Amino acid sequence: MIESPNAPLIRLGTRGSPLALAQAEEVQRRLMAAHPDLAAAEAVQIVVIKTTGDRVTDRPLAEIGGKGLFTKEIEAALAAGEIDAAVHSMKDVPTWLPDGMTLAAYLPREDVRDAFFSPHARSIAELPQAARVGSASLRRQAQLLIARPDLKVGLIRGNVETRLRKLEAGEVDATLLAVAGLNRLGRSDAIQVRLSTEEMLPAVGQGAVGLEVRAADERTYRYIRALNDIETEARVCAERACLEVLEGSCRTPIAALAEVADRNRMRFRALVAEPDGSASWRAEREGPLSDSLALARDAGAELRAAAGEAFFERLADLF
Ligand SMILES: NCc1[nH]cc(CCC(=O)O)c1CC(=O)O
Repeated sequence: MIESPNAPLIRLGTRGSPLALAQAEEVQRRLMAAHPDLAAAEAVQIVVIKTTGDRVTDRPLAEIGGKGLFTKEIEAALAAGEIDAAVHSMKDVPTWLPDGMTLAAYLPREDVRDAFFSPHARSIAELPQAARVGSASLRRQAQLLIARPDLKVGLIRGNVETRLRKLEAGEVDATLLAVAGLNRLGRSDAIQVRLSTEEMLPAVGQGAVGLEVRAADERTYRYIRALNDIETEARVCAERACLEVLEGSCRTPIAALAEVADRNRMRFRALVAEPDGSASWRAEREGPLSDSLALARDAGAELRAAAGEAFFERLADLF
């Protein structure tokens, strides 16, 4: 606990979606529990900021411009001193942070898996021939098509309730959503099937909430750092190190998952694929946790070499 006679105001910047607000409220609760001086002074506030990703709801995210759609405006508010910490779904945070910003803490990671919803099937394999699956995520689309090239995958956006309504209305035959988001929204009850990570490798950072602060703001950094979960940090940093090697954006179907086993071992898996699932490459590493960044970068380098530079150049030119 930090002893401070006059607690600083900590303004948490977040998107306004129900999931983002649930995450920010969790951060607020944890900060006040970890620092009674903040609680006593009611010094933790939530500031809602609209992002490009929230404004444009009718086009695939990959098409609107890739990197930082859900984070740019929040980071601008952080740089301008309008907020003191940004609450992010790590899945939405680009590999390169703006100058002067740093990730101060990660909350304990939620379930990393994707949930599968369909009135017609209890697994991807059971879906009828040529079923329509709504998912705007290239990572999910590619893995669906690897397993089932006959599926018709396509755009569906909107928040959890909107998507589940579209499914019920028969606009699509199935959809996928992150288990973490549903859990954080208190909607675990809606989940029918959790796909194994063998069937559907998650996105880099999926299920993790990260807190970004101005690197120069040491006081806020110390308060926020107290919330850090070191295992989550090791896992997310490894996944992001791999992504950095792959120069990944949301235009590229990339999946990666770092897991900790036996306390000090890391298992690392990564996948890159053609968006239509016609080709895919996997890499897997296992080694001491102390080498986790090197393991992850090495897996990334293997994938880069296997898929070839032409693959990455073509995807960068797609949009
Ligand atoms: N890109 C949107 C997004 N960013 C984070 C989550 C879910 C929560 C998480 O993975 O941490 C979602 C929705 C989804 O993929 O279903």
